[in-house]
Amino acid sequence: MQTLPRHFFVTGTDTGVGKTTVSVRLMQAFAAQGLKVIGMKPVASGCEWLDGQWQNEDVRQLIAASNVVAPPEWINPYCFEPPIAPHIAAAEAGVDIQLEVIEAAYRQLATMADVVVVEGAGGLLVPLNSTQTIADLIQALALPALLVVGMRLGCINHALLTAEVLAQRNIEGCGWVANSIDPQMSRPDENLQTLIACLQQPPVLTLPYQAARTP
Ligand SMILES: Nc1ncnc2c1ncn2[C@@H]1O[C@H](COP(=O)(O)OP(=O)(O)OP(=O)(O)O)[C@@H](O)[C@H]1O
Ligand SMILES: C[C@H](N)[C@H](N)CCCCCC(=O)O
Ligand SMILES: [Mg+2]
Repeated sequence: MQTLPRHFFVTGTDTGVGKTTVSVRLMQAFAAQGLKVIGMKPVASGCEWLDGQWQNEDVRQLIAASNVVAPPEWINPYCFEPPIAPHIAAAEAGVDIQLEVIEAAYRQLATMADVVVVEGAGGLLVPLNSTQTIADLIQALALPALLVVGMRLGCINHALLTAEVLAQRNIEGCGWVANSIDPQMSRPDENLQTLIACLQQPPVLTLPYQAARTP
């Protein structure tokens, strides 16, 4: 916690590894310190029609963990109905996801809060349009990246691939989180130690598996 910067981007080893869960947890911790906190989900895919409007579960959770109220179009500039890769959802909707639009929204949020937590979509190289990815978005926002590692078989490779791309692009890392998403994972401690050795740092946060969180 104390090692984290005030504004940062939460990426992950994959979709479904706990980016929202970790973002919410960190936002709650910052809010408990008396800081003004807001969450942002620039691109969401997977929305439901509820209470007369399209709603995304990640956006709902991030808003619930925020203690600053902001226009929905700043918190979530792009939202698509099907829970699929964002560039495909955008193309189907006839929308061109523009990093400039997201950047302008982020700049507004950054003036309103002490802490802005920006959650990606899927992993680091998920495309947003025909030429740009989540990694390009992180660079456009000039934010440090927090890597959520969903602790399951395969995560070592995914974590190291992600760390390598972050380094290649000179994206500043602000640590990683070990999120235990698989209670059946074999050799969890050995996997954790391998990640610590390969990423050359301990996790800033280790989240145990919470049975109540599974859908
Ligand atoms: N530590 C945990 N223990 C138990 N369940 C967890 C844990 N972390 C996440 N989950 C569950 O795993 C699922 C995926 O988590 P989450 O939505 O946070 O992932 P994500 O990386 O944000 O996914 P997306 O790519 O869709 O944004 C959710 O049902 C969540 O409640
Ligand atoms: C719908 C899902 N929950 C995420 N929001 C989007 C995940 C995109 C993953 C694309 C991919 O890596 O193949
Ligand atoms: Mg999420």
